[in-house]
Amino acid sequence: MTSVVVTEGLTKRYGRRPALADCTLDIPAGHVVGLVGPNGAGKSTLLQLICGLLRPSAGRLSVLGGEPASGSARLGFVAQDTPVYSGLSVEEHLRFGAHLNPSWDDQLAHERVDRLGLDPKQKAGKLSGGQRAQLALTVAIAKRPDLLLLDEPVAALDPLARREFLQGLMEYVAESGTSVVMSSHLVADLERVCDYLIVLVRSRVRVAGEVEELLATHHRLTGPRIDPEALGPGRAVVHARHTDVQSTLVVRSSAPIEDPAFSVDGIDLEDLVLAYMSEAAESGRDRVLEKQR
Ligand SMILES: Nc1ncnc2c1ncn2[C@@H]1O[C@H](COP(=O)(O)OP(=O)(O)OP(=O)(O)O)[C@@H](O)[C@H]1O
Repeated sequence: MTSVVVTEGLTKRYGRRPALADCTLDIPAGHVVGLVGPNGAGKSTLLQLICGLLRPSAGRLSVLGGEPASGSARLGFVAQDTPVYSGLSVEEHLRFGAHLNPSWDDQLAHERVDRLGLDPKQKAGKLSGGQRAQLALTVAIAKRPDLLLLDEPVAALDPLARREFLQGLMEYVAESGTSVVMSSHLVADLERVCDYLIVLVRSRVRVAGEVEELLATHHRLTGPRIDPEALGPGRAVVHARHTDVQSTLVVRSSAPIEDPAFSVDGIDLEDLVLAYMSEAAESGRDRVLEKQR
């Protein structure tokens, strides 16, 4: 199998409002995928469609080569706010997981709990946010899923807990080769762990691809003020900022840009994400202004 998730025109509407619109993706296996975008962009909606908790309104979706199936043993899902059963102890979570999942790896689960220093008798409701996130991750990975879906798993954690969580995740991925799709607003974290990126803005996929390839094909151009249209074919302007005399552009181009009028620099993942997000935010503002006129 070469793709873990394939979507074509995937759309989810609530009433007439799309939460996800015309989403076409082909996520190759063996990647840690970062899913980023502003609040309300459709990240949770996409993850819930993939794990079968939501049904599409239109379009096609294939997960691990078949129909998405909620509760599938091949999928591990940690929903936003890392839900655990507050009345159950750590040990009861593991027993519950073992009972529900035929592929449950009890040794892995207990080793992780030991290593994290979690007290097996402690009720989950009495754990800290970081410990709850780690318990939820432990339950998800002890299923030995082929695809792990994590919805903002580190949002509530302090920097140290975040690092520990991500380190634990990366160790597991290195050992198991599991594919991961993880949403987050923390681009610096994603930069450390992801090798594939999807940027969703206002329910649409703005860009998707391998991080290495995206970084190699996006450039920052700084030079005299220019109309972005004048850059010529094969150079897509993702974001443009102008002063009276100078333009700073983020441009996507697979061919190298050699233009003596501009200084051309590479960009990092955060710049790339922000370029796509601000382009969309600005066109949204323009539309609001147009409506107000
Ligand atoms: N059950 C629902 N009923 C109606 N609208 C919904 C429902 N769930 C989500 N939406 C809407 O769908 C859109 C996408 O929401 P979603 O939760 O997928 O965004 P998100 O990118 O995960 O946001 P965040 O970063 O804030 O978690 C939003 O406009 C949201 O208001």
